[in-house]
Amino acid sequence: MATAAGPDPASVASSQPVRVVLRVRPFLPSEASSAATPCVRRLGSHTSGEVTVQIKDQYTSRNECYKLDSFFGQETRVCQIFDQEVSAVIPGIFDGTNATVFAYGATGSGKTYTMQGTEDLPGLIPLAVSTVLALCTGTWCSVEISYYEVYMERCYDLLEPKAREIMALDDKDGNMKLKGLAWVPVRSMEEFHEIYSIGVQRRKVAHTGLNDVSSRSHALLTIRVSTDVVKGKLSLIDLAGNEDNRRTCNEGIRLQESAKINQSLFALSNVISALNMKATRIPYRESKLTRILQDSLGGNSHAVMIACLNPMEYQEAVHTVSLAARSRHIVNYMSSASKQGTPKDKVDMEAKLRVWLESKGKEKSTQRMDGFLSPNASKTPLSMSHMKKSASVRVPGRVKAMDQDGSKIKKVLFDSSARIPAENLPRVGTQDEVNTTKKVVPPSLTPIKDDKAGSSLRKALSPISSNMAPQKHPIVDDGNCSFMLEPKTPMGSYHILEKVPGATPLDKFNALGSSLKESLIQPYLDLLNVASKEELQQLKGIGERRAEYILELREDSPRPFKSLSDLGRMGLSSKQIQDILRKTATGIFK
Ligand SMILES: Nc1ncnc2c1ncn2[C@@H]1O[C@H](COP(=O)(O)OP(=O)(O)OP(=O)(O)O)[C@@H](O)[C@H]1O
Repeated sequence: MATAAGPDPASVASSQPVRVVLRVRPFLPSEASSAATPCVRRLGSHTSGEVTVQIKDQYTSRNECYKLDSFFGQETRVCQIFDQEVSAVIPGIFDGTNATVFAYGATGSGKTYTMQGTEDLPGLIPLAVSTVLALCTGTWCSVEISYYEVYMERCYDLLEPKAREIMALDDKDGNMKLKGLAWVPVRSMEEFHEIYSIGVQRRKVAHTGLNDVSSRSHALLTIRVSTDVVKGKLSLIDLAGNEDNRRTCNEGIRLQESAKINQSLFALSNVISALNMKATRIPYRESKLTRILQDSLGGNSHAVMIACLNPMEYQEAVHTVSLAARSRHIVNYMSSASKQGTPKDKVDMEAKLRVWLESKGKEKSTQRMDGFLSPNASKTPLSMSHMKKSASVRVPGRVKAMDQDGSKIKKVLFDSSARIPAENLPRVGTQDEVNTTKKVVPPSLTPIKDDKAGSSLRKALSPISSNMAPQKHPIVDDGNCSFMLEPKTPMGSYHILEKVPGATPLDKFNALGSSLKESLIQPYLDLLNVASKEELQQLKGIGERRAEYILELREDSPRPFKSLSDLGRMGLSSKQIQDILRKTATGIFK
């Protein structure tokens, strides 16, 4: 079937505070020729209604599994997502329960396509408006909409001429109110299209290295239902894309926008994570976006996050899904010996560092960090072949509208009759068939392909694993996905070779060198995990800023450095890490 057999729509509204569902967009014509397979697929579903998805890098052996609420493959139509995930929350707004649906993901992953849609295939926004209008027919309820954007932490009303700035002020209950925001009555889909398409044209979009019409703001369309008093509201949000500036080549204003976008998305993911973990304190106040959404996220409200993925981008997909679902149980398929941190640790640290560095204008360090971490660092992915320097031109008033080939910009006009009930649509098979094949290779024997950043480090610093005797790893089978527990720290190769009959004295001496390196690395990592700021500053290559950052990391996790690769997340290149260790080792022999 095309999608995960989704949950009963009626159960959607009653599940956890924020449902997290995944949507993978199809390959674009420019990507299709690469004969690539999507980096994400559904592995299976659980009795809880959740699904397990696997994200896999086609260039390396890296792959990871996550549990989410639902999965929509490449062939899924927006109306199927609407029927399964959104329609169930709409009746609640007539009873005063607020709801939020937002599209989250990297730039170019299909967020606007999902929320706004096209002339022929309306997105979730027009589908929701038409459903609300239909439910109002024959009642005393009236419908109004507001449409505004949050750009660089400021709000602009898209239904007012020139997208006038509106002030966000706290009311007496501590909720944020947008003073002067226009609420426009809507009685028919014709009226809606007219109003909405004008607002869409006012939204800030620009050309970036990865998307010709990249949204530079979070756009919030809110549908409010009232009788004599306001009942409830549904916010439909097309978030700006999470951006990896190594790939976008953003500069100047684009880079500043990108830093703000990434900061506010990180704040949003913190709120979602806290809500789903039932934390006592929800960090709404970390960004304008989360403050505005405070009355529609958490409490009695229903929320659905649609994490959108580009099927070509493994690293981006891991980043999006980890942030979207980090409060959820994450299963980790450890197929590579090089893999040390859990995806959650890794992505939390990476995202945190990126936000921190960008807020301090340390973009170069962030790029270095990306280069070190990304499996793509050692190759030019096909999707980057069209990458070009940003023209750094702001295109105000350009309509962000999409066609299937994504090459043209056209005006969005919606057809009010376009809604076809999902049950009348052909259910097309996706490429994400259930695959429960359990092929498990011990980490020490797993071939590591093409992962140059990782492999050069491994060669230089930890060749021990290649000498390891194969270990039996416990395999946990949840019925859908086999995964292994963390690989154990290998025993020193010197001790192993001691017992190997044919090992020459030279083999043993070389192995001793490896063991010495190993015995230096662990204490060094331990030191980073416990040293004071002053002590950290005395270490070669750390400095004041990194010392501060290490202390911040330790507030979140008592032992943030478990392996050498964790140092890469501090913006150190593999060469810098080797230099630091070389200097540290030289110091011992002085
Ligand atoms: N389901 C889909 N079917 C066909 N084309 C799609 C689909 N989803 C996205 N696309 C195409 O992919 C391209 C990028 O999509 P879109 O502009 O929606 O991304 P985005 O996530 O909103 O990006 P940004 O954050 O930069 O605004 C567009 O050309 C769009 O037409």
